[in-house]
Amino acid sequence: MWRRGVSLSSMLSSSKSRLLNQMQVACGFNACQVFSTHVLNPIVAEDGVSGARRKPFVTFVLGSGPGSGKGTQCTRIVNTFGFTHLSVGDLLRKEIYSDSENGSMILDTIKEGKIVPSEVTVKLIKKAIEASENNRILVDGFPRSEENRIAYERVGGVEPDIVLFFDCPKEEMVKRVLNRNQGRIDDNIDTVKERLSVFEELNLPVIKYYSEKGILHKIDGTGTEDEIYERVLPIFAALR
Ligand SMILES: Nc1ncnc2c1ncn2[C@@H]1O[C@H](COP(=O)(O)OP(=O)(O)O)[C@@H](O)[C@H]1O
Ligand SMILES: Nc1ccn([C@@H]2O[C@H](COP(=O)(O)OP(=O)(O)O)[C@@H](O)[C@H]2O)c(=O)n1
Ligand SMILES: [Mg+2]
Repeated sequence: MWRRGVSLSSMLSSSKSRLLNQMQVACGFNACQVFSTHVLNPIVAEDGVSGARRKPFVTFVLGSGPGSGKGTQCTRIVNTFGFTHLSVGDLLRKEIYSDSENGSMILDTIKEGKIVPSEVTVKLIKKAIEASENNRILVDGFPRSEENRIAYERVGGVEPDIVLFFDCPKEEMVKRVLNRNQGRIDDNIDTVKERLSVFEELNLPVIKYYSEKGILHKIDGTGTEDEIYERVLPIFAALR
């Protein structure tokens, strides 16, 4: 079990501490908090021994439905900013073809356009994040419901630093999915309709939650892939 621990000031020489204090006065923000959360704070084990790994910068990637362009834009973010892309749909699809006891249940759930039980999904995500040595991670397609979100919180999953939300009109999403051509069992008009209604019922409260938390970045998901990526870039520019 990992948790955050060591304070920034204890890690810095006194001259650096003085500099940070001066910045705090000059900039009107708590420089220690900003830097310690995103850059410097290491993850520390329960026994107090510093782990090799810092808390990764985690971005959750959501959309207004299937075909909103999540996966496409994730590939670009990976190429520019060196993130690891964890597509939760891909993690679930891999489970279907492994020897997992949940394989047939996952297949049926995806075929119906419903949401796989959170305990299954959350375990896969947590394992994938822990296995990744990258400090920048995109979790694409999660949480799809409040139940997803709360289950992840309960197992101590690494919370997102920011959440992207690609907003696209229904007709455009349907057109894209039906042209996707990746042989997916859920890319047919009946499943897409079900997925859109699942989105409205279950996904919207999650969007609202992150919006109220002040970490949601809503992005216009219409236009060409290039045009959309131009809207994404400034969000990550500070990470370069
Ligand atoms: N801006 C865009 N304009 C037209 N087609 C797009 C655009 N972005 C993605 N696509 C295509 O639409 C389909 C769905 O995109 P994808 O990234 O898989 O969406 P999601 O992961 O949200 O379901 C893919 O075939 C992709 O190539
Ligand atoms: N958090 C998640 C993500 C995906 N899924 C399932 O996996 C399917 C495919 O998800 P995906 O993210 O690959 O789909 P797209 O939105 O990319 O088209 C969903 O329709 C759900 O059935 C889930 O149950 N829970
Ligand atoms: Mg996708």
